[in-house]
Amino acid sequence: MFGCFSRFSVEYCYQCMHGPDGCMVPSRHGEGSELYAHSEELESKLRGLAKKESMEIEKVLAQDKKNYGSHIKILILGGPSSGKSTIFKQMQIIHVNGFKSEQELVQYRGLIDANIRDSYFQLIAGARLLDIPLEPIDHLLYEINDIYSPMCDEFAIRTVPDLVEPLIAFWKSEQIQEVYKRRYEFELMDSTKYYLENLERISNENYLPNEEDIVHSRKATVSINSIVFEYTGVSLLMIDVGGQRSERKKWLHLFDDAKVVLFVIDLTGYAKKSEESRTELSRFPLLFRDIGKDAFDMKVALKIFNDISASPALASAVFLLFFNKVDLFKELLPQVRLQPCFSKFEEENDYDSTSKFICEKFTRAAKSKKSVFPHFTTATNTENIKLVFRACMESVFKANSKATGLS
Ligand SMILES: Nc1nc2c(ncn2[C@@H]2O[C@H](COP(=O)(O)OP(=O)(O)OP(=O)(O)O)[C@@H](O)[C@H]2O)c(=O)[nH]1
Ligand SMILES: [Mg+2]
Repeated sequence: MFGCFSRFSVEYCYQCMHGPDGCMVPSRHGEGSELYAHSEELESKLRGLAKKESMEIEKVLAQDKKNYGSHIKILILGGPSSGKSTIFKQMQIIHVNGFKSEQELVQYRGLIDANIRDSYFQLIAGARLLDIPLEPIDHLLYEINDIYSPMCDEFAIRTVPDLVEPLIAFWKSEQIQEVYKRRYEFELMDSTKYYLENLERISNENYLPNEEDIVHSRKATVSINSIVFEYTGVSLLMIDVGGQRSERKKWLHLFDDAKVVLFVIDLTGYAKKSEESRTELSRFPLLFRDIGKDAFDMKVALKIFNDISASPALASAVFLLFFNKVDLFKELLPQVRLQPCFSKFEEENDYDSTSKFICEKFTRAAKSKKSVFPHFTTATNTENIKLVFRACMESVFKANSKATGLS
């Protein structure tokens, strides 16, 4: 195990930005030496890697240009797990062919099975963290673990019918419901409830996911995905990238010619404090003095938005702000106040006041002169995204009429 991971419990290395499996920084002995462990040879290897990565991105872009000719380029940006890929999938459903091929559906089935298993283990980890005893449901844990244990191959996990009864009993137990109520105090997949309430259908031998199942699935993006589609006779190129810090390094390469930035914000980020946020904010000790207290995911999103809106390469781009996960945000508001995240917020903790406050924070963070259009969305809801996207494109065409040639 590399020193930086064990000592600082981080998910990726401070230096090479890879996770424990791909970390290239050899651990040395001695206090703090892990952070300074790069040898010259390693430095040059890393430089080579960065160059290779950048060349690969250029290649993807050149291919896109060749394939698609002229188009309006829309970049989907935002913090990790904010819902970027979910919106991208909705565009595939609404404007392209959706998800039809059996091979694709089988792949999504595998992902959904893995999501279900991860949710189960995250709930158990949450119970431990919150000190909620699980002894009364020990028999269910044994039963479920006994079924899951032989499926050690990551690609062969299946929500077999034998799992359904104990998993439903586990989910409905008083203890797990208590854990779930406090889900923002630990890491839990957003689609936990959706999948655990659809176990019977998912466990069917012939199960293939429908579109709703697919938009609820979760896999962090570590590549650059693009689609092209026609919208009212105009060709749009939409690009989805990863929001994790290691992925954000790739964003800059994509800014050129971007006419629209669709920036996605996870509204529930006001209650979440991830390890990534702590690491990110600790880079700005003057702005965020008490990192542990300040490390809300929404603050990181604000910082990222602030940075990209100041980018000269995006000076003439239209910014669409998607305040996403409205459904989860509404569930959360009666439980968690906005004030710990934003100390200046002193109004009622209801949807209207909180959403207005958050919206103002972001629109003010955008550098002046920018065209910024805020929208509130539930990305898992196809109808909602269809409507919002239509409104967005009207704003884009108006704001950018010269560039689109529609004036
Ligand atoms: N309930 C609910 N879930 C959502 C919503 N938007 C996204 N999700 C879920 O949130 C999870 C993360 O969404 P993604 O689209 O993968 O997030 P992302 O921004 O692409 O994440 P990275 O690729 O890691 O940057 C998925 O399980 C989605 O189904 C929403 O509006 N409501
Ligand atoms: Mg993604």
